[in-house]
Amino acid sequence: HSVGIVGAPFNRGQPRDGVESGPDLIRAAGLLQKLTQQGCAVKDYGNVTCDDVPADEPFGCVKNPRTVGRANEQLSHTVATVKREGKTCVVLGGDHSLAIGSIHGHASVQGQLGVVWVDAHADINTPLTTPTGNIHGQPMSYLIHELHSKVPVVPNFSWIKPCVSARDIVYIGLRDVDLGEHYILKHLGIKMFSITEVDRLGIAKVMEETCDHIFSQVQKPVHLSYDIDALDPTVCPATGTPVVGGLTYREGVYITEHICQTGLLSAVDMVEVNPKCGRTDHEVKSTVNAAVDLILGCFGRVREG
Ligand SMILES: CN[C@](CCCC[B-](O)(O)O)(CCN1CCCCC1)C(=O)O
Ligand SMILES: [Mn+2]
Ligand SMILES: [Mn+2]
Repeated sequence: HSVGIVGAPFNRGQPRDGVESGPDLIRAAGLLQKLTQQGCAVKDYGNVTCDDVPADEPFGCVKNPRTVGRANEQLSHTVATVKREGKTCVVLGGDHSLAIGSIHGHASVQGQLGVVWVDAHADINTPLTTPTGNIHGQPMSYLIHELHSKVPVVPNFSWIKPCVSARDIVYIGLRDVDLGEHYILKHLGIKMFSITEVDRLGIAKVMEETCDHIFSQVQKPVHLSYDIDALDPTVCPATGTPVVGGLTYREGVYITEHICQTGLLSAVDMVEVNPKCGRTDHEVKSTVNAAVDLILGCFGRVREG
């Protein structure tokens, strides 16, 4: 595997300090060395700059729009560069608003994508449905063709062209979905496996059905957007919006092993690690180590050795 690492220390998509330390914490835990040890060719593209845009007043209830929009425009260019260099792109977050730039940049080079969104949340609120105004709960709404007419043009977001079709999306791990999001998911008929389905079917069947759905029409590059809060807070407590009853460590890793086996993984985001949300050093380490292990699973690490 040829891998490009991009740090996206974004924190303005949500209110909590600390998530901007995610990229360097994951690097410090030895991600690049471990990827190299398992046979990957790894290039580090450094961190995308994401300085605050001055006087970044809310747009309606959308918070920090200009800062988030500008940072994602930079990220989109960097991800596109990594893809043009023929590498699988790994974006380290930072909050989940980074998926706007990551998926946009990915699609700008690879065209039609399959998006697997692993998360306790759907992150599909529009600027008009969001209950908090936090953009990390909205990224998908800016990217989906079928929602284009429903999303107002937010300052510094006009560069974004919708690039994902509703039928090319699969959610895994949902357990905290807002009313407006649920309506959108149902109205667009987006495929989703909530934690209830994970329990009913088992993770192996979920992954089999995920791949059947995404590859039903045609094989396409896969964008895996992995929110660490998909895993249970007992495994990954150091995150900003924890929700009880999450995926086990084993289910989380199985997802990445299965996606790796398709041979179609083209980009992966690992987001929402926030060391300031861990009450002890052990809680931070547990969260960071899980994030590293999930990424290693994407690139061929198998637990049988
Ligand atoms: C569920 N949607 C939330 C959370 C988004 C989490 C973003 B992610 O990147 O971590 O997935 C709202 C959460 N609720 C909090 C409790 C009160 C009602 C809203 C939002 O703010 O849109
Ligand atoms: Mn989440
Ligand atoms: Mn998320």
